[in-house]
Amino acid sequence: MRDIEGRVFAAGMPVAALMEKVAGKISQRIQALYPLSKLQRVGILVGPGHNGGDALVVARELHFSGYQVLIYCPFSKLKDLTAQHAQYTKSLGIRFVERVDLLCDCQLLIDGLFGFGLERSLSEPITMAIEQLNCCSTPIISIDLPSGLHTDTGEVMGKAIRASRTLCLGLWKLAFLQDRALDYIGEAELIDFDLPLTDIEAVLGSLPDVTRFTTDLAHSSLPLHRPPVTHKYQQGHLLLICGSRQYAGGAILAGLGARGSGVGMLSIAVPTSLKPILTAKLPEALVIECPETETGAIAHLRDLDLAKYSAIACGCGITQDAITVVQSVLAAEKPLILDADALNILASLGEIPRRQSLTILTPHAGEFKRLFPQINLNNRINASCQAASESSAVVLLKGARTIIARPNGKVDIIVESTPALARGGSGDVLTGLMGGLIALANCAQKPLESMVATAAWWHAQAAILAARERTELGVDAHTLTEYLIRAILS
Ligand SMILES: NC(=O)C1=CN([C@@H]2O[C@H](COP(=O)(O)OP(=O)(O)OC[C@H]3O[C@@H](n4cnc5c(N)ncnc54)[C@H](O)[C@@H]3O)[C@@H](O)[C@H]2O)[C@@H](O)CC1
Ligand SMILES: Nc1ncnc2c1ncn2[C@@H]1O[C@H](COP(=O)(O)OP(=O)(O)O)[C@@H](O)[C@H]1O
Ligand SMILES: [K+]
Repeated sequence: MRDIEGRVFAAGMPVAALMEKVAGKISQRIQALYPLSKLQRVGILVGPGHNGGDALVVARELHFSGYQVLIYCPFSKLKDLTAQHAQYTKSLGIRFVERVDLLCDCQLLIDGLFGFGLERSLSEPITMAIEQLNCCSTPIISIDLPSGLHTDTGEVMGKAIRASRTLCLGLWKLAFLQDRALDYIGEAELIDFDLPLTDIEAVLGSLPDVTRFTTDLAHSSLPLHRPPVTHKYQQGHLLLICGSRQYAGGAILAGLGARGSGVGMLSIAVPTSLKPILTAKLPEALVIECPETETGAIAHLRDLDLAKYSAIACGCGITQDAITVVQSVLAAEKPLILDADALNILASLGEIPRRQSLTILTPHAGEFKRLFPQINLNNRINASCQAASESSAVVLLKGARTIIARPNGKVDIIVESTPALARGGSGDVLTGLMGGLIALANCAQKPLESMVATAAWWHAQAAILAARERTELGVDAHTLTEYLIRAILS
């Protein structure tokens, strides 16, 4: 953003004019959200840099619109432009208060302490002030970024404002895509201020490495239309390898996820004792019974010809005793998704073998740490990239903002999801769904890697729709599978 802004300024746009334009838009948005008829007293937190400058312009605009504005600015040294705005707001008679507690009876707070210029951890007295404000029940709107958050990693630098809404300026900062920042950001909204595309592309390239995965992107890759003349084996054949005597449910949920994908043929390899229940729950699937270990895991895959499948998805509920199975699928030359215990087995093998075909690893944070103990998960986006590059696999790191990193450095982030998914079994549904989509795409000779994000997007959209109709408590994994098709109809 600094480089893009630098190009705009070098081309002749005055800094003060850009601030005026941006802050004008912020103040309009605030007045639309909180019209004077709803509230009058607004407290504004002003920092030393241009984030503080934005806040002072907002203060002036709200003052002229009739709001009662109070300003808290605990800094003696301000950047020049910010200092000029401070001088002018004072000259208008807008009140500056020395004590932060005087803002507690405001009906709205605007946070303009720090934006992307935060360089080091915050210290007293700012941290105390932030703590006090976070404890008031007053809604807080942060300008650009909640003050105290690192703009890229989303890390809390000492203390950070807990905003109810954040108006991000110009382009999404990476912090908005990091799980640990989400509690601080509240509702996220982008305020566009006409940064020229040529300047954005000159800095980021025409296809930035990191992309927010959108509905349009998903719809362009979903296999929604079939040729009129086709048959089941031309619509993908997925082999799911899942379940154990201990964990039968994971196998059923993965199977139902695969059903939702529309895949032409579904084969499910399970330990012998699971065959009756799988057949009852998924009558359309070919259930392959495999010999069991003493503990009830799949002992081996018999004489299965793995070459006949379009994709293999392995891991849901297999337990750590299914080592032989994981070794067999790693050797198969087919697109392979490894999830859950297959990932734990892979971690215990010590190294991730290079494969000719696509490998997709779908860890949550715990599995990620076991698989890649050397990678620091502090910055989830960088960590996923590093993992993909080291393993030559597509790495899908699960979470509130699921990250999909490819070995070539491209990253997709699923920005819309719901905590309704934080529930046992929802990952199994994702594995089945993704397996089905990869099988379909492989059969149709379509790009495979983009299907990973498509599956994660679809999974999240189904959960959002289910949560809207049934509340966040009503989205058990089985119900989730029933919303898959509905989510792409709406
Ligand atoms: N993105 C854009 O193109 C635009 C950005 N603007 C605003 O400008 C902001 C960035 O402005 P700045 O670069 O001035 O940065 P900030 O306003 O975020 O803060 C930087 C200032 O804080 C000081 N500082 C940094 N860390 C500190 C700490 N831990 N304790 C105390 N002081 C600390 C620095 O010395 C500097 O004076 C954006 O976030 C946005 O609000 C807008 O004014 C105009 C357009
Ligand atoms: N807070 C959250 N917000 C959005 N999605 C979430 C959240 N927590 C978990 N999820 C999603 O739910 C799924 C959980 O998968 P996983 O941890 O493998 O569960 P399980 O093994 O029980 O099926 C993942 O797709 C993950 O991204
Ligand atoms: K801020």
